[in-house]
Amino acid sequence: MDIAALSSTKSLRRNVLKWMCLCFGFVSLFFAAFNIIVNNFALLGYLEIALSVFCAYTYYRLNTHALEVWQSVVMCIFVTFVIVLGNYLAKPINGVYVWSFALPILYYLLLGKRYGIVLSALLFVLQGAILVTKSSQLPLTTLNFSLNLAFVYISIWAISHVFEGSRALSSKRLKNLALLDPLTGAANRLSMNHYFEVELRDKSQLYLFLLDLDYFKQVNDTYGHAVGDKVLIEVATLLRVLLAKGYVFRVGGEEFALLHSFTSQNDALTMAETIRSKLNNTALDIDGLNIKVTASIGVVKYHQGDTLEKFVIKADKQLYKAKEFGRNKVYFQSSAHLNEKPQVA
Ligand SMILES: Nc1nc2c(ncn2[C@@H]2O[C@H](COP(=O)(O)OP(=O)(O)OP(=O)(O)O)[C@@H](O)[C@H]2O)c(=O)[nH]1
Repeated sequence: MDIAALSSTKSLRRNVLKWMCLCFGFVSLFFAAFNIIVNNFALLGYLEIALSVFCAYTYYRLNTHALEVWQSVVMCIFVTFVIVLGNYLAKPINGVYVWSFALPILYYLLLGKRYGIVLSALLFVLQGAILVTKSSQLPLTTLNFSLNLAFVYISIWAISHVFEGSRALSSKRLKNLALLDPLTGAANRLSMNHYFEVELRDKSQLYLFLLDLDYFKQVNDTYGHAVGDKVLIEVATLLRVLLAKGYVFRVGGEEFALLHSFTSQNDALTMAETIRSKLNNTALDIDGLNIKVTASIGVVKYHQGDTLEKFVIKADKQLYKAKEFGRNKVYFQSSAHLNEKPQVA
């Protein structure tokens, strides 16, 4: 499964921006001609031509490149500026302010809730202030008309806010469902693939610890599966705390993969040993029971050209040796680190 498929926000924003470029590109070209030739608003007309060019450029780029945040930001600011300026220059009877009703939807869809609320409020104040200064001109003389304008805008704003809030939340839930292990909350294999292949740019100092709990079957057999589950949750939490800046993935029933960059081999082995001894010396308090578990850890350093599969296979070999030679050990390449004193291989 491709993790990019889970990023519904990105593809939504990309599509919205593309359609926006098409619509605003043509509409602003039409109004540019109208404003320059008929209305004599040259400045506004030239700005609309610039907006059209920007729309064409953005549309072209979106067909060949990924969406970049600045494109959405510039588009929102540009369109807002043109509409506010149009409202300022034209008489209310021309109805330029009507375009304002479309903007909260665009702000929320393109920039999300946080910027949506700020920009919508700003636009409301700006357009409101401009219309108030023109209140002597029809049809804004009636209170009814102004109230209707304000409430339609606020309604569209509120609906956009609620819609974007729940859309973003369900998108996040869907992503978590696909990327996190439901029992321990640790990231899963799919996350590990994505992190290794896409997110991790510099792998030159990367180490993989493959950690497997020892005799975990006995924990299940002695205390029951439910307690075994809680032990796994506690272990995952402990690993996340110990490896604060690294990543913890649950890659099997009682098997975890940890990815972390270290400046030296010694640092990596010291961390692996710390994890092993911490588990060895910690009695997990599960429902009033003090349960002790140990772990065997296979450690490998990334080498140029290693695929994730190869990287894991190499770590698995070390883990196998740690198990074979007694468990509760850290193995790095060909040498064993017998308990407290890790040594460089
Ligand atoms: N409670 C619980 N147990 C699990 C889960 N996933 C796997 N297990 C158990 O983990 C145990 C793994 O057993 P084995 O593969 O024999 O390994 P082990 O007993 O840890 O022995 P070694 O790995 O050889 O030290 C099995 O009893 C599985 O049922 C889980 O999600 N929850």
